Amino acid sequence: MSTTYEAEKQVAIAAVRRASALTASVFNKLVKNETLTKDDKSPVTVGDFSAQAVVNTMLLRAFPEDNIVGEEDAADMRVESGKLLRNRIVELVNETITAPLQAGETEAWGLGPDYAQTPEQIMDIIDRGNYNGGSTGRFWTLDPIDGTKGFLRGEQYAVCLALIVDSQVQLGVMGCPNLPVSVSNPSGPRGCIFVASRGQGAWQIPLDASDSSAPIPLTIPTFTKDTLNLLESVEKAHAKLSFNDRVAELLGITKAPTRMDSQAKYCSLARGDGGVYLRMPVGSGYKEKIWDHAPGAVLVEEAGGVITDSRGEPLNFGLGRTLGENFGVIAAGKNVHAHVLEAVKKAKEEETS
Ligand SMILES: Nc1ncnc2c1ncn2[C@@H]1O[C@H](COP(=O)(O)OS(=O)(=O)O)[C@@H](OP(=O)(O)O)[C@H]1O
Ligand SMILES: [Mg+2]
Ligand SMILES: [Mg+2]
Ligand SMILES: [Mg+2]
Repeated sequence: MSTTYEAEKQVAIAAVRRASALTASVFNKLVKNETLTKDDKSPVTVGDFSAQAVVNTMLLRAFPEDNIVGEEDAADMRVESGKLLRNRIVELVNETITAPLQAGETEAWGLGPDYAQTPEQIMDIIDRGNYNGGSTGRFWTLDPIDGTKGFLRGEQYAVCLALIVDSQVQLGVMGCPNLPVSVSNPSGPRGCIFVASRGQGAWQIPLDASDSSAPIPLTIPTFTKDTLNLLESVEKAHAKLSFNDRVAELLGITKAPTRMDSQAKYCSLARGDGGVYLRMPVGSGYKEKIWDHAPGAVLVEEAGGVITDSRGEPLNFGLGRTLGENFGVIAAGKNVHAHVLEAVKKAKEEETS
């Protein structure tokens, strides 16, 4: 019997909302005013750990049997020198989970004034993200702040959560606090959530739970050579941008690429703001992590697109915490994907000839 994972979707959206609010508060309190001292560790660390604690708390209250593959662990908080870091995190996590219930939330998710946690509980809940994944069974994968560099610059980052069942991504939810609500008004209001569940479509909803705007269904539009452009990483160490330039040339693309941190690239692709997300390995042996792609993959597929590695093979979310040997990622609308795959193969041949 197929399931729509409706209950999971509601918890995931609420968790991403709370964690996104927390990251915004970290940015305003600790990054913008540079109030963090050296001993506190970086504001990113505070934000990452705290957001993972909030999401894990809610998931495990709602689904106590579930496992979580989370990016972070609490080791740095447990050592004596991590005391300041720990205090900051405990304060932020408790501030976030004890905030009054919002539309759609329930105390059963460990939220509200009575649910403050001890430092031990918070460290333990962060460490519940230590699951190793695998090809069978159901588990969540969480990137509490994806695009940490973008987060620090005040640019794009995303709180990313996905549910994987027997190697298939069934549900993906991404919170993008700095992404404009409307593609046609880039300097307008910011803050969106992207949601996709398999067989149920891809949607954009407001980040603010009190905003009652209707969900917007997402479909990747058709592109011509003149309207197509690439979405790519900002960080040169994360993707081989010179290879992207050659692929763009082979495809006859004239528009400049859009460089953007985080899985906001998948979100932009799903709503037609950029035609191809191309991420080729730099050759360092780095293995891509499942939490950096799982929610984006289901979002793109549900928006009518295709996602594969550079050989045209599906990404395998059942290998553990990584996607295994790195053959890169190509995500695009169906027609465009076939052309990109061809151009990528040609560019690879040129490299080896
Ligand atoms: N060498 C290398 N190659 C590929 N990917 C790497 C590499 N090193 C790190 N990472 C992962 O990249 C994640 C951020 O990817 P982005 O697309 O946001 O990169 S960029 O910031 O736009 O440059 C980033 O996610 P976060 O740590 O959550 O920010 C990392 O998981
Ligand atoms: Mg990441
Ligand atoms: Mg991260
Ligand atoms: Mg990281």
